[in-house]
Amino acid sequence: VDLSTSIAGVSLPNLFFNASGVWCQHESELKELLNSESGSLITKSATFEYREGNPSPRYVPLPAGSINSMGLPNEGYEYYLNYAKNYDYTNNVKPLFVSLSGLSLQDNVKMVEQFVAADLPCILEINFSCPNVPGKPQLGYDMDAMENALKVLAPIVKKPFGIKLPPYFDIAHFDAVAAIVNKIDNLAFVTCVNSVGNGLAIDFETETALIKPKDGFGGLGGAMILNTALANVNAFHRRLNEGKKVIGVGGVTSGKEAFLHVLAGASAVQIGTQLKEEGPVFFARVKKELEEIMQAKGYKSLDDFRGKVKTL
Ligand SMILES: O=C(O)c1[nH]c(=O)[nH]c(=O)c1Cl
Repeated sequence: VDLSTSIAGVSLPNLFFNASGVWCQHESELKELLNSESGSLITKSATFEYREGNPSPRYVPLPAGSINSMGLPNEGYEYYLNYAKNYDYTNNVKPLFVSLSGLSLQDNVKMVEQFVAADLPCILEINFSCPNVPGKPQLGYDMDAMENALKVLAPIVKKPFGIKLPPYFDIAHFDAVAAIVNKIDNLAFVTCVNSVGNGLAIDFETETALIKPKDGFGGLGGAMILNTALANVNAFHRRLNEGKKVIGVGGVTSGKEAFLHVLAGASAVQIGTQLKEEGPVFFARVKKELEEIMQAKGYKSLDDFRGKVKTL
């Protein structure tokens, strides 16, 4: 069976890679992803300057997933620009994605301009949905600000790029966001979903929040968000113009959920919580599991079933 796919006109040997933020802040982690069976890799969302991020504990696994309020810890965009400059695009079969998450539109413009000036083959995923920077409402929930940002950034990027979106929970929001995305010609993909923002995990015995930042409020990930993720993948798959793709992320803990993401319309699948918990060996497992599922169902490629979820 064939697990290959393409995003933004670039081919991936298989559909799996990390969700930005997981196993990708430092070069040593990125090297482990490169040496894993992932089909690609993406860097931690970069801000203009280095950021320590929020105080720990800031990530905690939960019975059905995870909660995090990392606070955008990253090495600063020049670190990832340098990594992207040194990446061996010729001999690495895996394309490189770079995530940018400026704290302002000006910062996003400055970072994008530097990447465009470097003229590299890496693909930009601009993060419109970080829920954990205190005092910064996330762009993904401000439709006018998001449209304005895209109208400023898309012409600077020129090449195909993507955006990381938060989960939406209202059909009117699916309609509104898809209409904005469809206006931007070189917006080649949307990555759905970022963590379900501002959940709260409390320890029963100690009667205390599990993470330190923001009174314990943080983004939810993992198994518990699978059905929200599938809905967002399918909602945008149904609404986006021909040629625009959806990368699915949220709740993939085995080949089965990866299969469901593709059935919902995903062209690639990112892994967050399960990668954090199991490590990069997870890519070998999830690949094998998906291959076995496809074999059992008689599918030869992802195109055989992508987006073909049936309704009653
Ligand atoms: O707190 C974070 O660093 C973070 N955490 C998330 O769950 N999603 C994001 O986009 C970011 Cl930027």
